[in-house]
Amino acid sequence: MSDENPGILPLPSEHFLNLPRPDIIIGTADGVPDTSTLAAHDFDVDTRTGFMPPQPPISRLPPAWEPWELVLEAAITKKLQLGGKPNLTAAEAARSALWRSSVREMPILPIEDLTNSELLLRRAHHVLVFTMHFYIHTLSLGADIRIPASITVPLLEVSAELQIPPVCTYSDDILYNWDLKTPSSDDIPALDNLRSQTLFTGTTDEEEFYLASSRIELRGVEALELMQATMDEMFVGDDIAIRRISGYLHKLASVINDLKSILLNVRKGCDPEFFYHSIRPWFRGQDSDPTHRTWFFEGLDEHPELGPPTDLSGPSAGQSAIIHSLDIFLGLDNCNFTDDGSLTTDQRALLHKMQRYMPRHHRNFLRHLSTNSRSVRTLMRSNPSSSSRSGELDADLLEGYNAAVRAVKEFRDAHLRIVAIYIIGPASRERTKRAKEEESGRSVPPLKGTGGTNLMQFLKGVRDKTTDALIPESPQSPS
Ligand code: HEM
Repeated sequence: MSDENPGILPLPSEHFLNLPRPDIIIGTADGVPDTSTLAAHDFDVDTRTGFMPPQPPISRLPPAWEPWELVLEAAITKKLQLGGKPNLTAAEAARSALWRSSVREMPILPIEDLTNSELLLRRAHHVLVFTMHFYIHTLSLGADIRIPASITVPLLEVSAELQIPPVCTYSDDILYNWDLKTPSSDDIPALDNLRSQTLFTGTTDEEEFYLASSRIELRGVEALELMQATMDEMFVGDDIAIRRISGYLHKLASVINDLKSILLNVRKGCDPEFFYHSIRPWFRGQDSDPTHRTWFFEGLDEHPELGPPTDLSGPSAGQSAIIHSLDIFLGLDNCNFTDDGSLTTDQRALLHKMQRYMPRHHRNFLRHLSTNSRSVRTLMRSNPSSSSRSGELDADLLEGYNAAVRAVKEFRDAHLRIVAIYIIGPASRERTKRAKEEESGRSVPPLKGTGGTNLMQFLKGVRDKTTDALIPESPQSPS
């Protein structure tokens, strides 16, 4: 099936995303090449929009899947509320219950005719996971979580095709959830001409939260270009190439500074208390459920081939491939250049886990980038300045590299500030309030991120390892 929706620019029929793909089972093992695209070099990274698609994602499935679109639309127009909202009215609870019965009554729609189009599969995943999160998070906190087969069966099938988990991911709320505010013929969407397609709360706070990441993705395209240019020059490797690479690294530092500013600007449009209490709970995955409930996927008895899902963390911008690319390119991902490191195996495993939630082509891009035998960090080791007799590193190259690493470290400092403002602050105020109300001295469990991590310890660990990657300006080689 082609993408026939009116107003949507179809991809050329020979584009790799429109080519039929062989059947794929979920969870290709690490290291196994992905044969699902016929052009192995194509990682679905666009020269203009990077990890975002060059055209706005489609906003409606063809009529055969209209029942899915209608239940999602109803959840939005009825302004369904979180089941755990304080002072939820009886009318609000009843409205949610009625909507949930309509989801239960939906037939299990076949997905076969979606499988030839990557774009339709993405939209299907987007619609089904938003509906599933509406379903789960409108339940009261004491209720069992039993997700009806009308959602689970097609969602597991679509997720298996896309090789991503059956839960809301960064790609659902950022990469494939945007549109242009005003139509434009520009090749690259302007950062201030973006809007989101689907929102849980219908608020600009939620939209601005998503758009901060979208803007980072778009501004990050220049970083991808600079990485590419550096790797090209690394093949040449002569003095001129080294001078050019130094320049690219300095420029990269300034692009990363822009990413930091965009991140900090999220404060202009998204209120932290509202984010913490009214937006973030919609994202919760199974592992950040406040009452530790298991998500039960109904209908799998009749579909043993689907198997119960295991990856059910909520969406996180940690699933953005742009920051992972910077880490890999600068050699920060290995994090094995000091022995006394603060990043534990578990923490590193968490960063890798986030890659399982990325679109598979982006995951493959990162894998490809990390198998590049000549990383920019090894270049530091092999490039004494041509005028140096003592084997000193080329000063400008070293400065450029350190500037880029420092910029990533400063991005992470800013990110820690944001997490403090948006999560730690509101959470601690909530605890104080609760403690006062309950006059209870009970110990409180550690704060967890959307993706279920012991938050600050994890984020500080990653930031500190970035700092460790700075190369001293003395004549000693980096390890
Ligand atoms: C209000 C805005 C934001 C908040 C509250 C926030 C919160 C968090 C949290 C809680 C984590 C821990 C992982 C988890 O359990 O989910 C995390 C990780 C991460 N976030 Fe954010 N985030 C925000 C914006 C962003 C943006 C815009 C980006 C970049 C696109 C970003 C990039 C990352 C990365 C790369 C990680 C993994 C840890 C690391 O590599 O340092 N975050 N974030």
